[in-house]
Amino acid sequence: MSELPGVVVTGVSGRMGQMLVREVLASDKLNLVGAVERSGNDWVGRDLGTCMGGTELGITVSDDPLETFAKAQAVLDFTAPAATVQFAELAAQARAVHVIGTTGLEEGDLEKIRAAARHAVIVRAGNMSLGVNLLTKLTKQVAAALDEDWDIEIVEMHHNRKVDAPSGTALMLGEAAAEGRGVSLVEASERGRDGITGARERGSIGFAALRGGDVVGEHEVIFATAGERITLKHIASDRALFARGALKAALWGQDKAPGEYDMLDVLGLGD
Ligand SMILES: NC(=O)C1=CN([C@@H]2O[C@H](COP(=O)(O)OP(=O)(O)OC[C@H]3O[C@@H](n4cnc5c(N)ncnc54)[C@H](O)[C@@H]3O)[C@@H](O)[C@H]2O)C=CC1
Ligand SMILES: O=C(O)C1=N[C@H](C(=O)O)C[C@H](O)C1
Repeated sequence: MSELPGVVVTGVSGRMGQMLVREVLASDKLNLVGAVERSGNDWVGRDLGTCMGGTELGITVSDDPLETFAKAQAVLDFTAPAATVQFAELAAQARAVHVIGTTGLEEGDLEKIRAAARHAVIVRAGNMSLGVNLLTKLTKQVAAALDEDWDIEIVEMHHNRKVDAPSGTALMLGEAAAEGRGVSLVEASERGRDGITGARERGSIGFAALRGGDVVGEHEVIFATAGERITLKHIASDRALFARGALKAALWGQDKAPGEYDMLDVLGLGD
């Protein structure tokens, strides 16, 4: 039996699910022990390796998260809000580190995740890449240095299958800008303009979401004033970087006290 922490991947047939499986299989620090998909998905009941077009792995895709999490020290979860809320409670029961990449979570979902984090380690981030997490720090710094004569706009572009907007990353960048400026994002946020909108509201933080093709993820924070403009930009061209961040979080969380953490904690970039 392996001494390495055992990992379960949820949503294994998804874009991120498959990427996570590949990265865990390639890792010499983590051991894949289970795979979960939603009931009714074609992969349930079949061998994971065969489903992914390779050789048998001896892991049957399950639609029973409770039973599957019982053998795990970490759960890697990039699925959908309703699933993630349920998994938070089950991973906490199993005392497994729950790494949450799922975006589109609403305040009610976040409250339930915070409750689960009283009993187990949860690492949650709308983006697991080093580059984006560094960009949040830069965004906060620039926003703190500039006054409201500088308009802040956040533009993101993703593939045409993405279901939530603005992206989790755009919201992280918005939070960073709002913190830097010392305002509340909920109050300052301006989402989507259409028709006769009137002039831009001073001090607002605007969001625009573009969708098309197979774009992995692009984010731009624009600071614009009369006569000049500063742009901070991140381009992700490979989903593997998100998966590698998630594996790092799963390992980092193994010896931590229960609580909710983010990738700034994992990467040692926190304040
Ligand atoms: N934090 C980060 O770094 C990143 C976050 N994401 C987020 O991850 C999520 C998934 O993205 P994709 O993989 O592109 O989507 P996807 O649609 O390709 O995959 C989602 C998978 O979750 C499964 N699923 C849904 N409900 C389930 C349930 N109750 N039980 C088990 N499985 C369930 C679906 O069947 C599907 O296979 C999105 O919220 C996305 O925004 C994506 C990339 C990076
Ligand atoms: O859905 C995606 O694909 C991505 N989602 C995350 C987000 O909402 O920001 C992270 C990344 O941009 C890819």
